[in-house]
Amino acid sequence: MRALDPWLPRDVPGVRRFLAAAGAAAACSAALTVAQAVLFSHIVVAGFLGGRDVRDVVPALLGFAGVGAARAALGWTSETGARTAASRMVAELRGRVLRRIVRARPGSVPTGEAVTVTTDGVEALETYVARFLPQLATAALAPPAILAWVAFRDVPSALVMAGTLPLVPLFGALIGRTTSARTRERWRALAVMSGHFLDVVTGLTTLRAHRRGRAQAAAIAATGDRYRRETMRVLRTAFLSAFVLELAATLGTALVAVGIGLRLTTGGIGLEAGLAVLVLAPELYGPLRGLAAEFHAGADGLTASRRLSALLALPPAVPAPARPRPAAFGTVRLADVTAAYDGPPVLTVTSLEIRPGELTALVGDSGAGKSTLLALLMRFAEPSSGLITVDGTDLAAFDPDEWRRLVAWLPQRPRLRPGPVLEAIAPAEPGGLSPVAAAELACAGSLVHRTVGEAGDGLSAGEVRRVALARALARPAPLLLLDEPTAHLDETTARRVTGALLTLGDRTLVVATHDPRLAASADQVIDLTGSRAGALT
Ligand SMILES: Nc1ncnc2c1ncn2[C@@H]1O[C@H](COP(=O)(O)OP(=O)(O)OP(=O)(O)O)[C@@H](O)[C@H]1O
Repeated sequence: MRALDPWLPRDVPGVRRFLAAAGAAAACSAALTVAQAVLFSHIVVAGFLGGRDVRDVVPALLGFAGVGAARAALGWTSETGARTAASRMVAELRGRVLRRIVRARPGSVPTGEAVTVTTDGVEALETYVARFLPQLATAALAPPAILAWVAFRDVPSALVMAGTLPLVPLFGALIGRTTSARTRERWRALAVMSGHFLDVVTGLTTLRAHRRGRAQAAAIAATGDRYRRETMRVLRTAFLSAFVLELAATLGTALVAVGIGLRLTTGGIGLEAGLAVLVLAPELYGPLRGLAAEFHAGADGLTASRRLSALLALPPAVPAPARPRPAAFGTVRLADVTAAYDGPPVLTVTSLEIRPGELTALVGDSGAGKSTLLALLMRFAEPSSGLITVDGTDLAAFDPDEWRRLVAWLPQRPRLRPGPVLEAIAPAEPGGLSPVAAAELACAGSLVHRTVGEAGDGLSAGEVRRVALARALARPAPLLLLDEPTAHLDETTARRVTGALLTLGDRTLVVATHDPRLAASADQVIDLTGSRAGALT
């Protein structure tokens, strides 16, 4: 297992500084540990065994207390500093990942993956940064510093230490190879479980309506059980590794102690030096044992960091160029445009002109590419080839978010913000229709006192659509892209909605529809049937 993912110091601001601070704290802590051992052995040998006057060892006693206080203060400062820095870093990272997910092509990140990575994954990374990385710095710096001092005072003990010390990281690395595979499996099981659970909760109303709710219980139990088994496997490895590493460290300390004991009886080493080395022996293995204790926090954090970096590397659905939106809304032209989703083109449009103030109806068989064309105009995706222009300027030259300020969208499967219907309709920006007027236009006037539940609960599919249409109409956008505005509506309501759309003479409408009456009212009708095979419009 690699201890540090290179993208972390490279791409996350503050990690380098954090590592440098952790390294400096570890070096100070090692120096203080050696000083404390030296003072301790001096006090014991001179004050108690040497029979000197207590006053002679007062300076050493004061020094010992001072070093102890300094170690405690350093430990406290490092820990609180690490926690604060880690939570700040991770909060920034969570924001970046969320922004990247939002900018990615819709549907390109599985929901379960997005949820687990931005919740549990980010928390695992916080533990990794706050606990594992400082421990890693201590384990890298403290043992060599202690070993160097021991070599200076007692070469045989230093040789025993140098021989046994690598056993701890060696065993750790061997166990780590198994651990990282197991941890990856555990995360995969968690993502599957989250995604499945979310799907079931979202579709609970439908499942209950068809009396299939209970059938899902077994499926949830199975995914939950898989996650439980993976977690238990990881825990088993964790306990085993802690045991093996403790054993290696204890054996090392025992060998040093036996060597010093034998040489003390033959006079091969002085009591003060022997005692200092003996006190330092557990301190030598301590940082590596501490690292082993944090090993699983490390493995979890590394897996999370890999997944986070994969999400951060997601290409945005459309790159964001510097140019803002067009100064005024004009004619939109499509020339030789094709669109594809990770495969062959699903839409080909040779030539299409969307003129200001007109109603353009997109018709055609199911799957013909109507929603795809609206997605291109929304800039949720870029054309695979060809050009879309606004008054002669390439649409790709404009900032997608700025462009979307000019566009109101009724999606094929609208989602409403839970809460009062009026709030769901109210546009975020000023200048549009009042929510009540927009609701009246969309034949949703009778719904304005109703409340939307989670996932549109409390409203029928047709009511959700009318409220979502009102939301689109309320926005002060000159271009309206409406995906099946009359779907799920009875004939009378559909006719009233069509009539209302025809009164929006100052706005440009592009409507994907299967409703012949709505299509008949349009200024131009574009039939996309066969456009997948390249039958050009
Ligand atoms: N996210 C996606 N990933 C892969 N293929 C997709 C995706 N969305 C749509 N498609 C495919 O692209 C083609 C065009 O789909 P689109 O939704 O644009 O059709 P449509 O004309 O709006 O259909 P409908 O009238 O049924 O709503 C279809 O073959 C569809 O399977």
